[in-house]
Amino acid sequence: MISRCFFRYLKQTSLADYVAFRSFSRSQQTPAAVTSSFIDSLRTAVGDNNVSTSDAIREQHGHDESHHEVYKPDVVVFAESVEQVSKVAKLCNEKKVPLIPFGSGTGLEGGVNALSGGVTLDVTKMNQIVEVNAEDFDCTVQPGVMRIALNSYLRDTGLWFPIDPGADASICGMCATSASGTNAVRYGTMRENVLNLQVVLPDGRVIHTAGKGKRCRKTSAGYNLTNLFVGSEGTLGIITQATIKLYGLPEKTIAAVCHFKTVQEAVDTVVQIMQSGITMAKLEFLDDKAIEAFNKFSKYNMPVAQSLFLEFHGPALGLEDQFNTVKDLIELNGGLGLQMATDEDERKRLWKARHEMLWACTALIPGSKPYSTDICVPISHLPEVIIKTKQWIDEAKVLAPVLGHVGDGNFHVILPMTLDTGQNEIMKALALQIALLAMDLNGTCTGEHGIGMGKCHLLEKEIGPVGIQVLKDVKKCFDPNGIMNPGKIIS
Ligand SMILES: Cc1cc2c(cc1C)N(C[C@H](O)[C@H](O)[C@H](O)COP(=O)(O)OP(=O)(O)OC[C@H]1O[C@@H](n3cnc4c(N)ncnc43)[C@H](O)[C@@H]1O)c1[nH]c(=O)[nH]c(=O)c1N2
Ligand SMILES: CC(C)CC(=O)C(=O)O
Ligand SMILES: [Mn+2]
Repeated sequence: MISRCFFRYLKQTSLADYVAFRSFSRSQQTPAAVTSSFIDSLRTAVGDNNVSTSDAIREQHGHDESHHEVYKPDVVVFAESVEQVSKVAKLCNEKKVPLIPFGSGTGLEGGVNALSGGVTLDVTKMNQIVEVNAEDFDCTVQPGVMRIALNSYLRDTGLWFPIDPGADASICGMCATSASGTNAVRYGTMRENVLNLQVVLPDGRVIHTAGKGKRCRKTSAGYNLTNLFVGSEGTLGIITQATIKLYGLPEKTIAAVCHFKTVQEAVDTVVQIMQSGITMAKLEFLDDKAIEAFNKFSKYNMPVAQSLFLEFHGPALGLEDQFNTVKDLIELNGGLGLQMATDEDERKRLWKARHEMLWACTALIPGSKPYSTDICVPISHLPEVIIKTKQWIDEAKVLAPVLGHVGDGNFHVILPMTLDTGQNEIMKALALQIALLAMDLNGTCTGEHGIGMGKCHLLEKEIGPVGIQVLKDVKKCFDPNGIMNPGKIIS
């Protein structure tokens, strides 16, 4: 069955868009160069125990947490040092074998899926915190250091790294995807929080994007190589070390929830809060369907309504005044049931449940896999985009909760994909329609999950043919043999 929404989509966009969209499902080819002698040379480079051709290990490395089909690499290599990463890159480059960096596999756009086979390079064994400069509010970590482990390590220093995609991802994987999440509205995304990266280029050379050892807050020294690699999704080189900003733990934290009768009221409130200049730490929207999933999965009993989850960080002095200003705005817009959670355990339980929304939503349809949209628009367009999106969801008659980091103009629709392929086609058409709308309103098709394998066609639309050609030129400059994560970002 094909819905009215799908037909409207075909009318509003061109058939060529849809054909381009569909043609991104591809068949896997194994590079001829992965011979047994090539695998032997990998073993010499990193040691026998660090090379695996086992089916289970290849399967595990052939996918992330998204709905995208599994593409297994031919071989998985575990690196233990920068020197080993460099040797592996060199070997792959000489034989033109695809090389895919693997952080922790929590990505949502099929970034680690080995579309053309080849070598997946797992960096999780390189998991040392190299240094913490508490007085300068920065630290340097190896690529296998995970976000939660870093924050546990930092606890006694009174510092933390606040960028929080919800999943426990590797810090360098977060650099590679330009991750953000709930705290970005106050602390920024990875783009604003990386000071320097050590990167192994495909030919084995090692660079420091801001210069060796540099960790200053400002620089006007030439091109911004650091931010070229932030968001490069493993297509330009392997990030082997990251120097990132740290922050003081907030003296006081206030979390709150409230709900609204209409989407318009909820989203108008968000826009007004942001325009009032109050520094929110978190400002999240969950629609009625998302709350239903939230209640069921995490055993809450919240009113099933359009809801806002909020958090304020700051010095004890003045924080309640900020809360009260926001409270006034909520009430002015018809907000109901405002509840504060200052108790740390309850706050943690609330945000843990928010971060598990991906699983809560897929649990609504047992056996489904998440297809998630990730658009971001200038804040003034947010009400229009969310309202249209929810109308389209209703017309398409699909179950699709809406939630996201609305303080940044960024939200997701979670489309649980099942074996019902007809339904899946409708969901994909819907996702495309939402992305095209965002781009029409000066927004982006991805605020934080990246392009991966699923959104190359949208990137082309977003930055245009000349922009794409320049990206291809940049890629060629770093990776002339096209070995780094082929088929991602630019196809
Ligand atoms: C439940 C849940 C919820 C969320 C999310 C996931 C899940 C499962 N995510 C997505 C995800 O956590 C985020 O994209 C992480 O940055 C991925 O980090 P991994 O270490 O898992 O990278 P993963 O291993 O998945 O790799 C992702 C990409 O980066 C590349 N890469 C990894 N390590 C690299 C390295 N050392 N050098 C070069 N390239 C490397 C890979 O090749 C791939 O292209 C997210 N994200 C977000 O921004 N906001 C959010 O709100 C959420 N929410
Ligand atoms: C699939 C997404 C909803 C995951 C995410 O980015 C989030 O929970 O914010
Ligand atoms: Mn998100």
